[in-house]
Amino acid sequence: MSHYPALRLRRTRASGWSRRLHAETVLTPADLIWPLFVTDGEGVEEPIASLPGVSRWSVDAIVTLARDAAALGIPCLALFPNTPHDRRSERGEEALNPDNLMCRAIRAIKDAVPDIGLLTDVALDPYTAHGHDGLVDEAGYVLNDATAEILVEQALNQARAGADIIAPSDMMDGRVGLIRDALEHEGHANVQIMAYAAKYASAFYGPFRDAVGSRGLLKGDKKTYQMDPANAEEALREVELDLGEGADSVMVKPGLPYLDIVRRVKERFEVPVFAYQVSGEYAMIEAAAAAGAGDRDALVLETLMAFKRAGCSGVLTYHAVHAARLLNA
Ligand SMILES: NCC(=O)CCC(=O)O
Ligand SMILES: [Mg+2]
Repeated sequence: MSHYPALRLRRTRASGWSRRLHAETVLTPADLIWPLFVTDGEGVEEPIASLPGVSRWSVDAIVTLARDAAALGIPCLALFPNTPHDRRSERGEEALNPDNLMCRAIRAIKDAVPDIGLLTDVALDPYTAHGHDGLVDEAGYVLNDATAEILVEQALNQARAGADIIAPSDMMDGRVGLIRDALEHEGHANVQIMAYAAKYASAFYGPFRDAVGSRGLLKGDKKTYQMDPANAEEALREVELDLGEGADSVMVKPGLPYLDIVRRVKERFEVPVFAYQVSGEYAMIEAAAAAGAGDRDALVLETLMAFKRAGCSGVLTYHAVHAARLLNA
């Protein structure tokens, strides 16, 4: 055998130009959705200790950030409100207020930066006094159908303010279909639904709960509505239902620990799949970098590329702006 080895896969890796030429996956700023936390007031920035580098911003500041994101080529923002505590209640009525933080932020951004997409979260947890995503009965059980009815109103409230993508993150059964019907009925035919179809009851959401001020409020856990991390077939059933009810795209959440789910959903349904690289994943990367365990920029880009390779159309990530800057450099 004079030609051992017959095939040298290292050949195409031997230079930068060749690695670029053979790359199977591309990551661009257009793959990124940037989650932002909105808080009351003007000129306000409140850093979030458990999410180093991420802050809550008042509406005026969010508009500036929206402009920056658009200039970097980020196509879409996801908005989350830090509702003042005196506006939280058992039933989360503030979610339906047309002048709540979310709606004010939507209108201000749409006014100033009409070309950026706005994805808005539908669930009651930033508005309830108990931190659950829906209405709770005496035994502490989160009620499905009664919650779904309110979520429909919440979605309409956001669509009227100008939301482009309604993203129900509550995991109630049947809510996608109800929201789709209501949107059609009210003339919001082009408002999309990105269903948090496979959202797991995860330990990676801690810093997010700090950011929206619900960590100290949450009673119990969310295991009766969010999925068991042990399950994958169930995720496919969740996705199938949400697609059947009219979801335009589906989300898997958290991200990196659930790339197997992303892959299976993509292969089975061939629809746009998104993943949420959640707050605990962000915090883990930041902690690793701060501890000298890895290069921050490289960790950020490698993890985001992994989502694309697994089959994601895009990723919700708190690193969106940082990643876009790196990708544009
Ligand atoms: N409905 C949105 C979230 O729960 C986000 C979770 C996170 O970033 O940890
Ligand atoms: Mg479901």
